[in-house]
Amino acid sequence: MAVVAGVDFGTLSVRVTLVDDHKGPLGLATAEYPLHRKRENPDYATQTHTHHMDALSRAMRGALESAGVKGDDVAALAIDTTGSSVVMVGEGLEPLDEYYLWCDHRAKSEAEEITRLAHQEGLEAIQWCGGVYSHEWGFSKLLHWLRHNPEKRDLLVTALEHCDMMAATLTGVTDPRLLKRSICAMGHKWMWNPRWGGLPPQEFFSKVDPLFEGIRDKFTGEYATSDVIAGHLTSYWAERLGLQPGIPIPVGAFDAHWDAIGAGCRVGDVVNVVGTSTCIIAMAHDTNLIEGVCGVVPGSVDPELVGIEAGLSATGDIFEAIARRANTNVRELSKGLEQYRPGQTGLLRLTWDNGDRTVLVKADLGGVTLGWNLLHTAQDELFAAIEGTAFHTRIILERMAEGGVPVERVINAGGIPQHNAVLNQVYANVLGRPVLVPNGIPTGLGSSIFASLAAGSHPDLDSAQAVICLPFRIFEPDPAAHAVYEQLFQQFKALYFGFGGVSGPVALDHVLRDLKRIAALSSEPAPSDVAERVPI
Ligand SMILES: Nc1ncnc2c1ncn2[C@@H]1O[C@H](COP(=O)(O)OP(=O)(O)O)[C@@H](O)[C@H]1O
Ligand SMILES: O=C(CO)[C@@H](O)[C@@H](O)COP(=O)(O)O
Repeated sequence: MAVVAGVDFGTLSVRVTLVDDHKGPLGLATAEYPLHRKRENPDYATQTHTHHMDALSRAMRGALESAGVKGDDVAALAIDTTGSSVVMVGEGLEPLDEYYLWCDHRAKSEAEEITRLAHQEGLEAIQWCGGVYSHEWGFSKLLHWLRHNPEKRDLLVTALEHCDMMAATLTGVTDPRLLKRSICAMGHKWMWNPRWGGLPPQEFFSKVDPLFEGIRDKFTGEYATSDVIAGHLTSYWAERLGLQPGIPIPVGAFDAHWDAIGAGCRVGDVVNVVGTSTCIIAMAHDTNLIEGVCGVVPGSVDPELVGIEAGLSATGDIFEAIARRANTNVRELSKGLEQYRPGQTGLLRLTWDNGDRTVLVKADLGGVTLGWNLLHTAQDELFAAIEGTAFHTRIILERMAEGGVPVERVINAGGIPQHNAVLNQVYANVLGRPVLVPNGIPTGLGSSIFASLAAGSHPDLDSAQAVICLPFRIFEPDPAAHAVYEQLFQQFKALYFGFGGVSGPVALDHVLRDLKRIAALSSEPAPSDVAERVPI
């Protein structure tokens, strides 16, 4: 028996869960950190390394206290983070800048350039990431940084995903050759795959932009699955976290992937990790390429299986925006949602407020609500948005099934299904199948499971999952509600592909791009304002 610590870095906070690896959860604590946004640029989203490390120290100490466990008794520690959340580092792997968080969407044109050239050059990697290289992913962000930070370019030693930076920091790695890099992170977001010898060839990068000259050589280190130990906790960080030095830390991964493991995911399951955004995770023994699905990567979830990732670029973020515009919060606005019947609002909500991550993969799409009348309320819109995310999820699950991914059980994991039973019921009604929800907070259990493997307490994931995962509550579909949603879904699907520019006359992203261009022009200072500021 051992106590292990599972660390989960979400978008706004870090959660530390302490687990008895033969009995289950003992206690947890969270600590928040700021997300830097700019009102004048909604695409901007950054965070700082120091804030992450301070929050980790607070959360770890809080978890030890809440579990009544002594730091010396913690046998291993594992860390998952959001991604692509990327930090550019210099000498000694010191950050040169803030993290570009996963929801930083500044690198749209870089993503388009990479996608275009990848198709022109017949790069195999582009097929394995669904046909589009995303503005959320590593190389788009790195190129954006290189273009916008000429004074720091020469200092760049390498770029690191948040999970790899955490492992390097806590284990004292400062030499880029000794880095361990997560196959989950590098496979899903950086086009790394042993199939084509790791990263794409340097000639490809040089053609994207001469600023990428020599970039492949900067991605040194060992690329590994999370059953490999990244290193051992240094004395400095042991002191800061209140733990003993020398405990093992495995190679990290993305939050959603480990959340899926923590929710009990096995082959045949699809796990919707519903939080700020939604990540849809599945595993298979083997699979075909799946158009529009943003990653098929061997070893990215379970080291022995192929991991598949898809998702929605915003879910909770949209609910929060609807509540904020009505001067309230999501918890308050959700009170009474259980009275709503399927389609009752007359609104149909395309939840593209942060673009489309899967299956269209279009950054420039924006949210659409059809059917407004003069009496509609913010709560009506919230309900329609929940329905919209469920319809979008169904589109993705259908695409995954077409690609040969078995969809036998649907699990709703992540934070929101724990707070919003209406959402789980709407998902069951829209999908027309039972939705399983862990009976308790599953976030952080995945990282505890990987920590327990690092501590040597369990021989494999299955046996760790059997002890640590929670039982399920089941939301059964209501046939009458499903029949209504069947009709609405057909409308939603037609609009999704129509407005999305696949099958219809209006490519909404082109219209929205034009709106943004005009808005930017209108925000520029008027000539008279400029003249006032010019020294005479
Ligand atoms: N009662 C609720 N119903 C629906 N969404 C909620 C509710 N309470 C909070 N949220 C949303 O949950 C999101 C956070 O999700 P969570 O899973 O806890 O974190 P993360 O995605 O960062 O891991 C926020 O976007 C917030 O708006
Ligand atoms: O995209 C990924 C993982 O690939 C996530 O890290 C990202 O969507 C953020 O997840 P959360 O919604 O904060 O749980």
